[in-house]
Amino acid sequence: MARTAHQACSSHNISLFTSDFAKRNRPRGVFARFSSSNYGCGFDSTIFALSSGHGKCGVAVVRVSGPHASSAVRRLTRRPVVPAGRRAALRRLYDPAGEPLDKGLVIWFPGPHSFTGEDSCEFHVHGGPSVVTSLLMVLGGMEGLRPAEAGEFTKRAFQNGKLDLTEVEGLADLIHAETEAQRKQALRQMEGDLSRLYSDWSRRLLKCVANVEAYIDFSEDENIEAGVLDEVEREVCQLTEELERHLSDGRRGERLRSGVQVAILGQPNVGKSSLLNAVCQRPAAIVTPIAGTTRDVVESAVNLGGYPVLLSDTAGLRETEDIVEREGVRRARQRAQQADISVLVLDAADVMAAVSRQPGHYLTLQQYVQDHIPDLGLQGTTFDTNDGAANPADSYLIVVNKSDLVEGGGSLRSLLASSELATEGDGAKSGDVCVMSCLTGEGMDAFLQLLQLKVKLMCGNPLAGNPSFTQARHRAHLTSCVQALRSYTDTSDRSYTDTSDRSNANTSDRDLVLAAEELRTGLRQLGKITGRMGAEEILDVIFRDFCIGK
Ligand SMILES: Nc1nc2c(ncn2[C@@H]2O[C@H](COP(=O)(O)OP(=O)(O)OP(=O)(O)O)[C@@H](O)[C@H]2O)c(=O)[nH]1
Ligand SMILES: [K+]
Ligand SMILES: [Mg+2]
Repeated sequence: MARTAHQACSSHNISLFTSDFAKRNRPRGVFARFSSSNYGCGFDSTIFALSSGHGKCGVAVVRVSGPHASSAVRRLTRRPVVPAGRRAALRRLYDPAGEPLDKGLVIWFPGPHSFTGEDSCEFHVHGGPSVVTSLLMVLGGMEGLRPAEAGEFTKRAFQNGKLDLTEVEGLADLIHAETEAQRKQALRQMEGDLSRLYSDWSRRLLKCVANVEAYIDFSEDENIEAGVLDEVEREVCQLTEELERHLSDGRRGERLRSGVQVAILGQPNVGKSSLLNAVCQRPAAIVTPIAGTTRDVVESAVNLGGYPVLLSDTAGLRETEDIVEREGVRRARQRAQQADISVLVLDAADVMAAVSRQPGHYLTLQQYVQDHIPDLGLQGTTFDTNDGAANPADSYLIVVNKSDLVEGGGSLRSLLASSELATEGDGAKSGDVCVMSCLTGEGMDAFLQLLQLKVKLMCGNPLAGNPSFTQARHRAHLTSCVQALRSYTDTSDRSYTDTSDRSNANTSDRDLVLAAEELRTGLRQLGKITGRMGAEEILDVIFRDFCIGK
């Protein structure tokens, strides 16, 4: 007997998640009461915040960081010294009037070996709102202390060299990770995998810059080995290649971070909204027998076997005079263009009818889709060039819904399997077609399995191979770096050819100086990703002991 859609979903480890990446800067609750504008923002100020979640809980953690952390601890505990470093100490905490506030654990983290790099402290107190509020009020009343701004502890960690920007971003992603694969990727980034990759590239590029600079400055002294520019050329080409490979990973890191966009598309009434509801196990979209029910895009975030998916149900695609529906159709088409994966829903009865009308029952499913959902640009976009999918076939899948309405759903399936219907055209495999029924749940398992497979392919295994970049910001700097390296190769090629001709020596020197500037630009772009050091600063450091002792 066919399983229900709900059963199928449960067995595929699907759950809703509340992902809303725009909500990242949530209001700070009790902190809002303090205005931080009266306080200095420099490092001389000591900051405090509730680091655990808001609301009643067993234990709440309040953090303090900065030069006054020690006096805050001593005053709260009414003891002359702070507890031993990095060991939990049970202490009674008092308000300024000497009245006990609570009894809890105090952990003292002496700088620089703390998260922020400063003297800091954690108070683990009982998580009642009154305890937390009084503790925050007492801290706020102490001289030199002010409430932390959003992300300020991490900002201090960055400014004190504890984390670089990619690690900071990894930490933020880890806090917001809602699925297992997102967590794995974020943890890896937080622990510096991306940072190490970029630092290694920076180091290699830096060596090239140093060599070219040395060549420009000292080549006349003949202290420079012959072939140094050849060496640089080889290394720059190698780096360019590695960067390009890193860039052309199909946006997997970004997709995993922000969720794979899956659009449900098709003619009116084929069961698109029913499919959305079945997958997310709640009546997210209105379902009625009236064609043209859905107009807006209805989104639902789903955890599909550890991978984040943003499912969008769309208006049925058709020509219409109704202006509201027309706008819905426009939005649906727009979604189709943006989607990482398109799920094309067809009505089983329509497909059967179309097949039987066809001489010799010969019909490709792609032909069918193009006949029935015209102007979706499938030929040009979804099927062929959806950027980043390893294989264009990975970017769509076809659902033949309402199999229960076709006499013997099994015969439809075998028809699909035996005819050209499911196998021809742009790499579409028979596995990319799911015959199913949203009503009975038949075929739901196979559909979810296939969708999950495509999503996994798109995101990759976050733990395998080199780490992926995860933000548009990374992409922009990497792209600029590649451009700069390419310009170097172009410019230096020119000057290089010229060197054999002594009469052109001036031109070639000038070209080489320009080319070297490109390398520095590339280095700066890499430096911006980690934000750790400007390229000039790195140069200063390295030149001191790198460059031929002059
Ligand atoms: N028998 C049967 N009916 C289904 C199935 N899936 C959906 N329906 C019915 O088909 C009708 C249309 O379903 P919807 O989910 O609203 O279809 P839609 O594609 O979202 O329609 P529009 O939003 O109007 O484009 C409803 O009456 C559903 O109950 C199915 O697998 N079998
Ligand atoms: K409908
Ligand atoms: Mg609908």
